[in-house]
Amino acid sequence: MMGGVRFTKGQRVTEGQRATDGSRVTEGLRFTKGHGTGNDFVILPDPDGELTLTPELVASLCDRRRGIGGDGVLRVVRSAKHPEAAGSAGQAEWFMDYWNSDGSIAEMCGNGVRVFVRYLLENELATPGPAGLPVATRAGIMVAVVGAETIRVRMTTPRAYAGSTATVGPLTVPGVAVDCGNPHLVCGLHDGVALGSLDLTREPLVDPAVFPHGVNVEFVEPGEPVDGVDGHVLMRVHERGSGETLSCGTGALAVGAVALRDRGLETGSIAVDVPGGRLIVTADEAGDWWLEGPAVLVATGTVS
Ligand SMILES: N[C@@H](CCC[C@H](N)C(=O)O)C(=O)O
Repeated sequence: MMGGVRFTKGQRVTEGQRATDGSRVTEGLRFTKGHGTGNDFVILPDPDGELTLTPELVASLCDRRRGIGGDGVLRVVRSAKHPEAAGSAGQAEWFMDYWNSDGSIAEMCGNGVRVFVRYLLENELATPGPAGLPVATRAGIMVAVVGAETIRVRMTTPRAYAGSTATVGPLTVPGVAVDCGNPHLVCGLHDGVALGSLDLTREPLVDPAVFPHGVNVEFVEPGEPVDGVDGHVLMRVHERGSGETLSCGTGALAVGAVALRDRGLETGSIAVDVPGGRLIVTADEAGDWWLEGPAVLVATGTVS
């Protein structure tokens, strides 16, 4: 029993009082837990859009002590059954309804969409076509290409649009605001400040005039050369609505875009190492931007 999780009767999935062997079967909200480079999610199957998600329910599911625990919730709903995605139903059958762990809604989640695709595939809810598997999000349609170990997603083209700063404790770091469908501030560390020394337990202070809806803040330092890519950086992130996480896919996209630009490159790949692993960001000759990394499902259960 997850004591901190509360949902109303209409949100329950009743699987029957007794299994065929006579044992009691739990009534409750079905979920799967998954992660991409340690950015972890509670996945809620809701194909017909019957679940009433509330900020309170999301926050209690994501509670790491009283709930299942996660950086966010991915509700798996048919585009046709969700008011924000119905217009995309002809292009993408499924809509990723993403929520941060504090119960706020975000436009996009780069790790989340890869985990979402893993969920669709493992549950035989979708089959990728020759051009990949489209998924509707609040930031538009992303297309996933499934590899042996990783899932690559064609993302929104990142757009750098302003200079700004983030303040962490006594340190103020200049950065670049980047729109990846959701807002980011990419701050390169200088003057011997080590990435590991930052205290990201508290939200970095940013300029609310530049980021009226909040922002995900990435801190970056250079990495050692890595074969097969044009650059390698190390990143930590404080996510809007979730706090410090082990990884952020859209954050890596923003960081990769700034790293390529700083190298004077319009195309190429950047390895972005986050505390939870490695993501690869690529800008290709066709002008498309890709995010690649692992996506793993770890458990399925019922919140009683
Ligand atoms: N972890 C995600 C980003 C999730 C949304 C973000 N916290 C926001 O509020 O914009 C990713 O992998 O991109």
